[in-house]
Amino acid sequence: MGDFANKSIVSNSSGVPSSALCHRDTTVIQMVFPLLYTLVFLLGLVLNSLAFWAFFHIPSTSTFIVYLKNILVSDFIMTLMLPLKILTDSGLGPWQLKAFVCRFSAVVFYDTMYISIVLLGLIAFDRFLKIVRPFGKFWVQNLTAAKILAGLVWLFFFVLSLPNMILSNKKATPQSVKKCASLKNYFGLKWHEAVNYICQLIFWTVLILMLLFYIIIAKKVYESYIKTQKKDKKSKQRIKGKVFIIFTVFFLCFAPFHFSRVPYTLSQTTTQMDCRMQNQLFVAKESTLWLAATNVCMDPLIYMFLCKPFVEKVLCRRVKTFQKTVHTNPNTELDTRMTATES
Ligand SMILES: Nc1ncnc2c1ncn2[C@@H]1O[C@H](COP(=O)(O)OP(=O)(O)O)[C@@H](O)[C@H]1O
Repeated sequence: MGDFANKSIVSNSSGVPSSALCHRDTTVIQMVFPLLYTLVFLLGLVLNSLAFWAFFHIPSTSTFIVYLKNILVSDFIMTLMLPLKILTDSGLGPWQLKAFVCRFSAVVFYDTMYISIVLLGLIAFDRFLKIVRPFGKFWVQNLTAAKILAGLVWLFFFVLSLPNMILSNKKATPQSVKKCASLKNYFGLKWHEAVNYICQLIFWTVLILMLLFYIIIAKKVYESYIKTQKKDKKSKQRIKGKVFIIFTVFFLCFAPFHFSRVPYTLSQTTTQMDCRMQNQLFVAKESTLWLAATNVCMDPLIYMFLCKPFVEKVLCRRVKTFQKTVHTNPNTELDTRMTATES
């Protein structure tokens, strides 16, 4: 890349920082990611359709199921946004479609991502309360409260991201649509930056709280085994695995994206950054964003492992066998509180 291209050119007449003269190198993105996203789209569509069918038959009898249903809707919307990204990244769609992606579908994609993140956090909190206060009813353990809370999460992210759509109002050209930031006016870029920092804060807060909740849950589970003096190693392993499945999925899918997002957002908004570095940060952001998108395939695994009514619906068999084992020993009882058979 030439010297000229390697220098990020910054100010324009309105004083808006821009990297307009740094050519965005989309070779890798164009070749690899459409295929990877197609894979996620197809798998996500199949798994989430199956989950939709199953949850359609499951009444919302617990706060856990309420949150899972909301995650399902959020994942489904995210899955539906993927074909637009595939078409524009591969260059198969017209350039005008990229403007639509920047202004609308990418924003919805991010919205659903953070809605899922917060709802997964609420699930962890819900399980935590079930373990530490099995008999006490805290207001958030109430079914209506859970529905309202989930609704507020949707509303919050919708309001937060609306300006990202509205303020992307600069004239779109085949060149400018390559970077969504160049469609934004001064306030649009500032809002975009602020939203990204708010979302970073939300993610890391949820991650730390989740870790705390699960450490306490694991401690409780362990204490329960010590108390009952049962040396059933296999079962112990199973419960420990269950406790950490949400956290593991959460960390693997979302942490890499949040590490790469900060420097990338800086590259979109700051005044000086080497052009090659800008392109490397873009590739890093796109790769980790793909990882975040794989969450739409991971969440159905959570339903499988943790939501018994879901497994019962999908597999239909072994229900009776399972029901017989529940409540026969205190460990299974604790396990039950972590999953979702009760209201
Ligand atoms: N966390 C977020 N919440 C809502 N909208 C976002 C978020 N992050 C980015 N966006 C919006 O999504 C669109 C695409 O952003 P981005 O991925 O940063 O652009 P690019 O595709 O050029 O890398 C932009 O309109 C941006 O403002």
